[in-house]
Amino acid sequence: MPDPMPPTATAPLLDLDAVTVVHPGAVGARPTVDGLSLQLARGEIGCLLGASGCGKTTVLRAIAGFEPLRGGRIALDGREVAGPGTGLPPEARRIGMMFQDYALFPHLDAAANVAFGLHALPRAARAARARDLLALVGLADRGSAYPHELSGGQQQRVALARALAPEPLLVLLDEPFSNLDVEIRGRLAEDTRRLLKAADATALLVVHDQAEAFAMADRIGVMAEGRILQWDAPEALYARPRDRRVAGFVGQGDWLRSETLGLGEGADLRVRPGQLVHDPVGPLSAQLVSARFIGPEHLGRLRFDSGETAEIALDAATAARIGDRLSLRLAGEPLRFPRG
Ligand SMILES: Nc1ncnc2c1ncn2[C@@H]1O[C@H](COP(=O)(O)OP(=O)(O)OP(=O)(O)O)[C@@H](O)[C@H]1O
Repeated sequence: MPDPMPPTATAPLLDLDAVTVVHPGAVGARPTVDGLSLQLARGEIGCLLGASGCGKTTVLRAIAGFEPLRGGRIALDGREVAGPGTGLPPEARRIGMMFQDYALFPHLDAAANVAFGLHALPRAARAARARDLLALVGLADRGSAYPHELSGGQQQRVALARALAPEPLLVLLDEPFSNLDVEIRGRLAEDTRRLLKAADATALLVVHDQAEAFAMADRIGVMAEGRILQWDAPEALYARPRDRRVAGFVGQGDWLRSETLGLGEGADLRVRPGQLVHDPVGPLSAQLVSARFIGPEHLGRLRFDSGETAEIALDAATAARIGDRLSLRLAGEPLRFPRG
């Protein structure tokens, strides 16, 4: 007897295939987004990371339906929503958006802001859904507060609740933390991840800050010049960057020649913080040229005989002075790239 429910391959919730966007006025008409592909599974949180102007926001706008495609296609939940010269209007795509400035309506209280996109529901159901979403974001008791009566972090959570309220297929968040104080951004990134996961949402966001991307995302796309250099889990990006551009962009570190560290010839090495260790019987040596206290330890800068420099963490047990020559060893293998 045939299986009544044959297994089906689960299509990605979001599928960008060779998406190209050209802004007519742009210098030399170079594409702002240049053949970019990425896939996001249902329930995943993806994050685009890259230098200012590399096209991150334009990718979100194209997905939302605000930028026509010159080439490629975008599918959402197995359905094509945009192709070259064609596209569903933004309101038909079932996408929730949260902008940098939150765009809350100042004359509506928090509950009415959250309920705003729920026209299709009867009045009581709208109010109930707004209450549920405010409770989800930890603002159950602030429904009657107006945006100006809320802190920046609370406004951010109301905006997130509003984006999630209509049960969109996908939520797009553009720089969700950029208006907030540095001290609360890290915590809010973790909270936002927890809330998106609690709501079973699939989300794609743009952030500037690597730490926020690492705290939020299941997958990160490192972008440059309208392309994705690598689309991968945060741990994989850090441990196995595809090329030297990704290695230089993700995480801290110094570049040293393989010859300098006695690790063969013809390669450039990316040495992560903590990989150079002071060791009185270590095989390497370099001069300590500066140091600053970062609490709980000092961060020193070493100069090798080649003239190259690298950072070293110096704990309290290392009684080194500026100008001293330190013996060193390497802890772990640095990333290695053939010198081009
Ligand atoms: N409507 C437009 N017309 C012409 N050029 C545009 C338009 N929108 C964006 N651009 C250009 O496209 C490039 C990418 O812009 P985009 O806002 O997508 O970058 P981004 O990576 O999000 O930057 P940031 O991190 O600074 O927000 C920029 O050089 C920008 O000037």
